[in-house]
Amino acid sequence: MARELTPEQRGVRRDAVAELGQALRDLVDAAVRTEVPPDRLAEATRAARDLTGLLSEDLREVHEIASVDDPATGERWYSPVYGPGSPVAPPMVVQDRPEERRCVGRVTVGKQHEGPPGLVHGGVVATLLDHVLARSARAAGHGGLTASLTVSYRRPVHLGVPLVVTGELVSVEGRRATATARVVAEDAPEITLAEGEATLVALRADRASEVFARTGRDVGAWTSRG
Ligand SMILES: CCCCCCCC(=O)SCCNC(=O)CCNC(=O)[C@H](O)C(C)(C)COP(=O)(O)OP(=O)(O)OC[C@H]1O[C@@H](n2cnc3c(N)ncnc32)[C@H](O)[C@@H]1OP(=O)(O)O
Repeated sequence: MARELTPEQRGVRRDAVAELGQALRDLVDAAVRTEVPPDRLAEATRAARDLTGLLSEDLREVHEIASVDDPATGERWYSPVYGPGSPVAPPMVVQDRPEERRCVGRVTVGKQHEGPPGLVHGGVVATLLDHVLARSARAAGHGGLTASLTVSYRRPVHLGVPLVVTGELVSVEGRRATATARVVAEDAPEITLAEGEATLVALRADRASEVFARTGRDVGAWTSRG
């Protein structure tokens, strides 16, 4: 069932996926902020159902990897954290710096991810940290799944504020890597808003084949390459 695209086809499709993703994120933002009257909400509901029908003309199975993805490198176009095509991704833009064993994410979180009024939901903060923790290890060649995650919330994280989320690989022992991460506001980088630490464990190759069998693809990014 794998839908393989040529690099050219993939490029064209990625552009279209990113455009739809942005349009849908604008829609989600409007949906959680609208105060239009109920008849206008009903009209929007009908339009949303029509759109769902259009997109459902050809759907992947739940375990099927998107044709725009690259499972070998773990690049996910519908990642809920950074995926350009995901309506629920903030989305965070992440730069890998493998030579520093770090990655740096930039994101401004909107109303759809609100916890306490005006503040980013704590679970979303944990998600952003989890992503850069796993990614700093993966970018340095130690891909693995999060086995444990600890988060400390030091200060409220406000919606609508540009944030910098940095992950750093600290140590590697066999299949186990340890990473740390922090969230700061771009304009006050000396104040830690939240920090996290994770243990990432690379799947054994046999276990990875089992875990990802239903994707029907070779998924290398979550196993140790060492
Ligand atoms: C990269 C960008 C994308 C980012 C994605 C974000 C990351 C994610 O969301 S990952 C998804 C969430 N995580 C998961 O689904 C993981 C689920 N858990 C598992 O599959 C397994 O428990 C797994 C793989 C972590 C460990 O299983 P397994 O390989 O059998 O472990 P095991 O052989 O017992 O232990 C291997 C090593 O890891 C250590 N370890 C295992 N579990 C833990 C744990 N919870 N905490 C600390 N260390 C642990 C062991 O102590 C052992 O260390 P050592 O080799 O030094 O003795």
